[in-house]
Amino acid sequence: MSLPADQHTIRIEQLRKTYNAPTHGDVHYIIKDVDLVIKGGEFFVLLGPSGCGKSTLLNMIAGFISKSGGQLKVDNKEIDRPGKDRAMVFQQADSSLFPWLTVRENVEFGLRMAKVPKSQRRTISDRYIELVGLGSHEAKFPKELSGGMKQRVQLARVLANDSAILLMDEPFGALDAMTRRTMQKELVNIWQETHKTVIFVTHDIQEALLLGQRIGIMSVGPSSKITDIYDNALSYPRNIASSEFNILYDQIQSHFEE
Ligand SMILES: Nc1ncnc2c1ncn2[C@@H]1O[C@H](COP(=O)(O)OP(=O)(O)OP(=O)(O)O)[C@@H](O)[C@H]1O
Repeated sequence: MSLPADQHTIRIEQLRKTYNAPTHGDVHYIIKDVDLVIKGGEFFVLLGPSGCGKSTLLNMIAGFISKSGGQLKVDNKEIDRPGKDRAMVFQQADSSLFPWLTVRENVEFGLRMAKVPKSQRRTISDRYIELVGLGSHEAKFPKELSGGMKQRVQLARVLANDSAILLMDEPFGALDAMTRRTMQKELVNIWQETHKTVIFVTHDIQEALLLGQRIGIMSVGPSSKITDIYDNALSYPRNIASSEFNILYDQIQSHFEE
């Protein structure tokens, strides 16, 4: 399945976010003049050092943070609030999942709020609980799950809500290395199966290269912007030992060495 041309395209032009500095009333730009177009169905990675403004940009796309200037559009409509077309997967699943609800109830929560009939909710949650590999854990509560399993629940929930755009803010940052690797592979499989647009924030070059079709490099803040975009046409699943992977790795690494 492929999306009609331009569907769910995100267009960002001259985007700015400022906070007033506590002294002198000086304007302090967190991000300044960000230009970016992300096509529907694309897997885009935002890569940059800690504090450069990746989460700020992602939260602006989510509609959680207002812009200070420029344009930010999805499907040619200006983003000024959260919308059903966009869903966030957070690094800390604990603050996003309801502890008093089971895996299935968490996954079905948005559907229940949208008054989707019970039998239909069941069919949808079955599909996504299975897709994220939680088939035998659907009756468990979040406290009974590992970190990786909780991230799977978050993923299943946003997939069940059928948002076209998944915004992922270092979702695997708190996981151990082995679980992280498994989740990266599973995310690629899910993206390939569901054709969602994914914007994935990380400061890990290897993770960026394992996942993204394009990787946008954000400069050190303040006044951070996207300085370079790398195309990564390597086929999935990507091999971290391949020379092509390592050539790209070195190119990207050189941005952060000065
Ligand atoms: N409400 C706020 N008021 C003032 N400054 C803020 C506010 N929120 C964020 N900032 C500043 O904006 C900058 C960018 O923060 P942001 O969390 O977007 O960076 P990041 O690249 O996601 O960092 P990390 O990788 O460490 O999560 C930081 O310098 C931060 O201190």
